[in-house]
Parts: sequence; structure tokens; C-alpha cells
Amino acid sequence: MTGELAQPATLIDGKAFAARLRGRIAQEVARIKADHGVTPGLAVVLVGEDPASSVYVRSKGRATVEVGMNSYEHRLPAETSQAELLALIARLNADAAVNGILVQLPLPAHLDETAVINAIAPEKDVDGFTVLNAGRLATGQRAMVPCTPLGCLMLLRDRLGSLSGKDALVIGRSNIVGKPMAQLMLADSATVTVAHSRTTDLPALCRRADIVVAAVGRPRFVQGDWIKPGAVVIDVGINRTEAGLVGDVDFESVRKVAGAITPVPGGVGPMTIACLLANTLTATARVNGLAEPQGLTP
Ligand SMILES: Nc1nc2c(c(=O)[nH]1)N[C@@H](CN(C=O)c1ccc(C(=O)N[C@@H](CCC(=O)O)C(=O)O)cc1)CN2
Repeated sequence: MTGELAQPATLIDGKAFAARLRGRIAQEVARIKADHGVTPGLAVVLVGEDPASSVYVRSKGRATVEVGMNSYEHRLPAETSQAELLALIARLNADAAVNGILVQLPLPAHLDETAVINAIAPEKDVDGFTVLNAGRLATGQRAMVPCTPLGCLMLLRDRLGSLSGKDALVIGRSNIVGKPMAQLMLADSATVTVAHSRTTDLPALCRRADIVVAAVGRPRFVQGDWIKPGAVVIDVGINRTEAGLVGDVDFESVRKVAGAITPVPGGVGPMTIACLLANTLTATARVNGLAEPQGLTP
């Protein structure tokens, strides 16, 4: 293959980075408890029994308690109606002990995901998925930022220092990852291209990119001969295949060309949960008029 480097790519250890971030959050939680008598609270709502979602919700609850926050888990049956779900969200919006609310996605098909998300009070929207927070992010205003893109941004800044002037390619245009990721890198003065299923000549676009964020939901989609030597590759994919869990990047071919790459598992995934805790702490500080801990927001 052309462009192979003598050294394989550096592994970006998201698991270790996330552990350090959770450690910092735990210190901040202890400090605001001691100084202000405030304990952050996170409510997570799961509708149905999707096995992967169930695991994520359990991990979120465990991580919440481990950093000293209160965790409120609401597991609802798959046949929960829209009205019942909206009534629960209204109760959580009104509950002063709850600083963050998260509805685990995807929801069962009979529920209106957009309406459910937008029922969450924007100041408690720790997923950053409400239209108000998405609009604030897009217009450069103070927002709650979606957890996965926030985690990717932290890893990129840690690796590169500044993103200014870098050519960045986001593959995928979802509201959860692709669009907010593009907004965050644009705000950091990268030159950002968003590619999707109708993009022509994706490999050519990819070869120009100093940064590639793959969030396309297709196992091992991005190939080594698409990568500019030395580029930083962030793999957001979580695909369960017969060969096990794989990302959206063909790890073996890409690592020979890239300068740095996130593995799957152990890359972006753990950052998603750590950033959820970061957002919950930020939401708690904001609602109580406390100084926001540094380094948890873009
Ligand atoms: N309301 C939300 N729903 C969903 C989100 C989200 O951010 N908010 N993101 C994903 C799922 N997700 C969190 O909810 C998530 C995915 C993956 C991981 C993770 O740590 N992955 C591990 C591998 C774990 C495994 O074996 O499955 C890794 O990559 O190392 C954490 C959270 C969709 N829904």
C-alpha cells in the first residue's frame, strides 16, 4: 500500500483519558458538595429492553454514582405511551434534585423521538439534543454539547493542541454526532467538510484531510489507502459483527498510514459516558450560579 509510515499510528487511549476525566469530575463533585451542599443528580430514562441500550444505561448509572452524583434510573416497558413518557419528563423537569435528564436512544418506533427530546428542559438537556441547544451550538452560543462529539473534540485537542487551519472531514451527518462534530471543529477554526451517503469520491476527500471523524455506521468502511499519511483518525462506529465489535474504520489498514487513531473498543465510547458526567456537572453549576469547572466544555 502507498503512504505507509515506518511507525504504525499512535493509539489514542480514550479509556484512559475518560478515566482521568471522571477522576477530575469526582474531585469537583466533592468540592461543590463540601462548599455549597449541592449534589448533582442525573436521571436516565430507558424505554424497552434493547440489550445494548440496557448495558449503556447500567454503565451510565454506575459511572454517575462512582463520581459521587445521584443517579435516578427510570426503566419503562416497551409499550409506554408518548403521553406517559412526556409526563415523566415533565416530572423530572420540575424536580430540583435532577440536574440532568437523558432519554436513551433509540426509542421504540411508536414514540416520537423529536417531541420527546424537545420536552426536556434545555438547562437539563445533558445530551445536548434539544433544538435549542443544537441551535445555540450552531450559532456559537453557550450550549449543552452532545457527549460523543464533545469527547472526540477533547481527544483531538489533546493530540493536536490546536485544530486551527486543519482540514477536517466528518463522515456522517446525524444530529447526534456528525452535525455537532462539524460545528465544534468549525468553532475551533478547522476547515470542515461533512460527507454522507451521496458524497461523490469520498476517498479523494478523505486523502486531503488532516482529521477524519468516521460516524457512518458501516463496519470497517474507511480504508487505509484513503488516509493522508500522519492524519488523526477518530472512529465513532460501534458495529456488532460476527467478528465482534468493530468501528467504522478498517483499523488494520488505517493504522499503517495514520499518525494517530482511536481503537474500538476503548476509544470514543468511554468518552461518551465521561462527557455525560461532565455535562451534568456543568448543568449543576449553571443552575446554582456556581463557577463552571474548567475544561469540561468547548
Ligand atoms: N441518549 C443517548 N442515546 C445514545 C447515545 C447518547 O450519547 N445519548 N449514544 C449511543 C450509545 N452510547 C451511549 O448512550 C454509548 C455507546 C458506546 C459506549 C461505549 O463505552 N462503548 C465501548 C464498547 C462497549 C460495548 O462493548 O458495547 C467502547 O467503545 O469502548 C458508551 C455509550 C446511542 N444512544
